[in-house]
Amino acid sequence: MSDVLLSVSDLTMRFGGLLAVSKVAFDVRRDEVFAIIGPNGAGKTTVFNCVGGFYKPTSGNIHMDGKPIHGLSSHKVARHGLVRTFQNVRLFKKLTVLENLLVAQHAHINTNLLHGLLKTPSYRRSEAQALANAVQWLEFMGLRDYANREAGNLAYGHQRRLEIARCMITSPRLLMLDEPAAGLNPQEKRDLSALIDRLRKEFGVAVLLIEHDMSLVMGISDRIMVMEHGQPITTGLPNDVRTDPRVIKAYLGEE
Ligand SMILES: Nc1ncnc2c1ncn2[C@@H]1O[C@H](COP(=O)(O)OP(=O)(O)OP(=O)(O)O)[C@@H](O)[C@H]1O
Repeated sequence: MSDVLLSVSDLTMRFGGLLAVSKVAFDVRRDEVFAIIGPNGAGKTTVFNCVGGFYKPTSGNIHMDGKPIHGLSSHKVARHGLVRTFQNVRLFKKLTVLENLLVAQHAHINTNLLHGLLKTPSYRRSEAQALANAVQWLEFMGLRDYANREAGNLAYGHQRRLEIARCMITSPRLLMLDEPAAGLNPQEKRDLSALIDRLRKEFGVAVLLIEHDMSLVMGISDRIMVMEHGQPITTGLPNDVRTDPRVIKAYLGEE
């Protein structure tokens, strides 16, 4: 089995006359935390949207476990074990916390409409399993006491954890986090780092993230790709990236 889980090569995305991403290439290994950083407008979100099936790339190849996923819809990409969170948390805000976790499993529950209407034993078993999974994830995320709250009424940090739980409940192999630390306080950021570490160790999930919080990125990433003007300028270990003169220049701009 290859070490590489996600492989991106030659990825290019144009919006009309604007070349947002040009010839981007990187791999994410199994169990790895891989971060994409770079100044505003560097093309990070565009790469994310191409990988997650939200944009159809102009050209390039994206493979998950050796299978091509470029051009597939986000639903189909999710079936390959790749799921994501959003920069602005996206939950069913009027549903309860528990309901959000039940809905997330629907595409994966092994049943069909007829079984549902007839409430067959196999349907009831699937429903019971979905409930057990949801409760397990509420416990894991420290959200059990909020199970019956409307998701939209949770504190922001809890909403972010619920969004991650909603991804994890589908047993992904690659979890994509889009600025997971945005809007969190320092303690919540420390909790997030610990959470990402546990997810990787206990569930063997690889993590691909975009993040502006440098201390978080440097603390949790195995490797970091730095982008500027739609292209990678370097990919390497946190310490190498931190001290790379090209990276410093990209962030500070030219004097
Ligand atoms: N849907 C779109 N239509 C047109 N241009 C877009 C679209 N999405 C992104 N762009 C442009 O592509 C370039 C890259 O944007 P992108 O959002 O990928 O950067 P980013 O690195 O994620 O920035 P930030 O850190 O601010 O989120 C920018 O010039 C942006 O204006």
